[in-house]
Amino acid sequence: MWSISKKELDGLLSDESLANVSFLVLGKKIDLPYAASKEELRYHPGLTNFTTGKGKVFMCSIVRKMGYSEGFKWLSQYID
Ligand SMILES: Nc1nc2c(ncn2[C@@H]2O[C@H](COP(=O)(O)OP(=O)(O)OP(=O)(O)O)[C@@H](O)[C@H]2O)c(=O)[nH]1
Repeated sequence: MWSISKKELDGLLSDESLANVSFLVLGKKIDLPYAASKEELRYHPGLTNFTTGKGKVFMCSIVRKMGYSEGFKWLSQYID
């Protein structure tokens, strides 16, 4: 499952037509004990260029209604 999303994301990140686009990555289901941690997501190969400000990782839980609004607020600054 992780490899599928990583492959999709790698494709987007290496797409030259999206070079100036910001990416919001939502780390889902953090209310569950087996959810990936922010460190796992952030330091995974492929997300390393997120340190340049191209993208940001936000952890969220739909069940607890947390995390995603901060992510979408961050992303909204790039929408004009
Ligand atoms: N506990 C928990 N369940 C969630 C959360 N977000 C979604 N779900 C549940 O996970 C199931 C799959 O939901 P989605 O995230 O829409 O589906 P998906 O991305 O295709 O599949 P996943 O691989 O399960 O993420 C549904 O039953 C949701 O209710 C969350 O933050 N916490």
